[in-house]
Amino acid sequence: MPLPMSRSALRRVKRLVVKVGTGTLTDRAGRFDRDNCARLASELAEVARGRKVVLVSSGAVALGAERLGLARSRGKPWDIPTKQACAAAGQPHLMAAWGEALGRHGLVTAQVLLTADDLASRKRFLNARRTFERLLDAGAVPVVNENDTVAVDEIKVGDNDTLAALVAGCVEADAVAMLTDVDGLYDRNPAEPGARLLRDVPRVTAEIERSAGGAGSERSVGGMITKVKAARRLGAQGVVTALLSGRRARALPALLAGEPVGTVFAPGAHRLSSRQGWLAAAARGKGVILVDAGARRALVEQGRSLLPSGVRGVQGQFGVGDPVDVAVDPARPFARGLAGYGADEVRRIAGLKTGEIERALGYKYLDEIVHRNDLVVLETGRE
Ligand SMILES: Nc1ncnc2c1ncn2[C@@H]1O[C@H](COP(=O)(O)OP(=O)(O)O)[C@@H](O)[C@H]1O
Ligand SMILES: N[C@@H](CCC(=O)OP(=O)(O)O)C(=O)O
Repeated sequence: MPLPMSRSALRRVKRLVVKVGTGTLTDRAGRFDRDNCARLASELAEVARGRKVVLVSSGAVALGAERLGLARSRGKPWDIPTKQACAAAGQPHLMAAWGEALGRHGLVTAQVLLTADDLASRKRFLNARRTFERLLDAGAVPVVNENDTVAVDEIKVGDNDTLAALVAGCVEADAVAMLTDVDGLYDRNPAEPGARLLRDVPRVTAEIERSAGGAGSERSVGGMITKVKAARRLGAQGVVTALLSGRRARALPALLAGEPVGTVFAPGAHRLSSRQGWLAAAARGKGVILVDAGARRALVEQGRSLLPSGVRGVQGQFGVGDPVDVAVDPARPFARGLAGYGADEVRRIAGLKTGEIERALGYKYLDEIVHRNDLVVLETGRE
């Protein structure tokens, strides 16, 4: 039987993000699992031959808790300062562990700590991209984690599955492999009897999301649902995602050889440009441009630019070049783009024909309020 397209595509991957979860780096008692880290490092070194690899590694909080001698009493989650203190204590040891383990295979590691805020700013996103690029050119393995000690709710990504998806967009990876403590995605929580491993997921449906709703391990943050949501986002950007065991020997090399391990989420046919990928995943709209149903159809179904005639109003304040959301219902934006006009200008030209822009403003930059090349339809926009 021929391999599904997405599995055979894995053989051709040149840029790979590998995300390693807490459960893969700690044993049942929550202690750092040096042996598994060493085994994974040897497999990472193997797959890094002929490929650029970025590692997104969790484990700082667990490692820090171990070093600080903090045990979590069952059912009682740590407060945020405790978690942040654990991350601060654990992160250098996590880096040291990867540095030593990958160093044994001749690989140099480099620490990259990010928050959502860093990636939402176009300037900082591009800076991060240049740093990644330089590191990869030098043959190093960037090891990424969230900058937990400074990341309060408003600026944090929140879990490393989502962070891995953002990093994949930043480095323009072709694939993301998430290593976890189960063999892949099951049709229900694998702790339940009769759970079946799903090998290939052509599309992340609502049913798939429901099946991944159960909580992860006590020490993990995201659980299965953040992995599935990250896979859905990556698919919409044209990137393939695989979910596999971080404990089973040789699962990662086997995956990249196209063998039937783990779960593979098929990517959508359309690969977003790097700027569109940033708009879709990392950027946050500074305001909302409200449009009518006709404009929505033109943008979503016909791939057109946004013209003033379909605009009904504006929420918030933004300048030329800022990211803005586009919506019929402001609670559910369906597209995001870079504004061709500032918010006050859009208010004045809303509903006009392009030929009337100059009369209304006294000048005209462009016909479009958001040009097609600077616009991306969000996943929710396609429903
Ligand atoms: N449908 C499902 N398929 C697989 N695992 C699931 C599912 N629903 C819930 N889970 C749980 O998700 C866990 C993996 O997520 P998580 O603990 O966050 O791992 P990691 O630390 O690798 O990020 C599994 O150990 C399992 O208990
Ligand atoms: N940044 C945190 C991990 C966050 C996280 O998403 O953990 P996990 O669900 O185990 O991948 C840490 O290093 O402990």
